Amino acid sequence: MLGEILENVRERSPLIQNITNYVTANDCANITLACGASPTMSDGEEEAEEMGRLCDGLNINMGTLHPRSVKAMLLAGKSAAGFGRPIVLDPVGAGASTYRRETAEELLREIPFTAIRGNISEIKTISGGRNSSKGVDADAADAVTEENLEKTIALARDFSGRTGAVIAISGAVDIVTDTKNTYIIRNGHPVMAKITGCGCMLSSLTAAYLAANPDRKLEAVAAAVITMGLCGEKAYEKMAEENSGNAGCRNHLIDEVYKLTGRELERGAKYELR
Ligand SMILES: Nc1ncnc2c1ncn2[C@@H]1O[C@H](COP(=O)(O)OP(=O)(O)O)[C@@H](O)[C@H]1O
Ligand SMILES: Cc1ncsc1CCOP(=O)(O)O
Ligand SMILES: [Mg+2]
Repeated sequence: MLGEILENVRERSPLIQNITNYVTANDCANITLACGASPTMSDGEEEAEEMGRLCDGLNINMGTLHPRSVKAMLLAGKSAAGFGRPIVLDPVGAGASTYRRETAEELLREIPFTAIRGNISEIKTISGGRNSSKGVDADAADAVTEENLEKTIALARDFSGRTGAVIAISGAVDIVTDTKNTYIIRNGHPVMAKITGCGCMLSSLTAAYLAANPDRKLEAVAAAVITMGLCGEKAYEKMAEENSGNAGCRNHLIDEVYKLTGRELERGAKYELR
């Protein structure tokens, strides 16, 4: 089932429009190609509406916000929604500034997101109006632990109910949930927190998996999260073998997504479904 989701991406090769940040845009484009989809990365407001129509899926990433990109996000989001395309929100650093917080609120008001993927600090911020964050990375004080797991699942389910979106909280433990069913995923490696763009790349993958599997939203998001974690594990092994650093690991990560088969995804998945 999870393997079939990846195979559908390869077979259907959806076009994914990313309105994203300039820090990790190239990695997002490459990981989109690696999973079998096709990326566009344009953020001009002049073509946003057309791109929203043309694409099979849209990924909106708040990493390096400015008024022009926000306009493009709103235009593309409304256009894509009108054509029934899946739309992903990555609320990068949502709690870091008033501008980010208010933009996240506006995007959530105006666009019917299919999935929202962020680290725990970002999801806490946009689900509850909390005002703190450690820049674009999760604050260690927010970390999901065995002790607060149930509470975090409840928060994510509640947020899913209020937005209609599948919620994916990433970190050492990943939570993917709608209002009823929850995947608790334990793939991944701590080195992934040392590679900028792991979250952004995961959001691009999520849009691709959703676009190729529109009727299996929860499973599609879970498969994207498991793909990222599993390929992070494989990339770490390569990094350790060659004694390289985080940049080498980043390249291996994209390569591992390129090579991953549906069968390997199913065999390597570490999750519990509740
Ligand atoms: N400590 C960790 N252990 C295992 N996997 C991790 C860890 N931290 C992050 N990841 C993985 O890295 C990817 C990006 O997650 P995260 O770092 O939370 O996003 P962001 O980069 O947006 O803050 C996810 O696939 C997640 O599972
Ligand atoms: C460092 C940084 N600053 C603005 S966007 C960005 C990239 C964040 O990427 P990720 O959340 O995937 O680590
Ligand atoms: Mg991020």
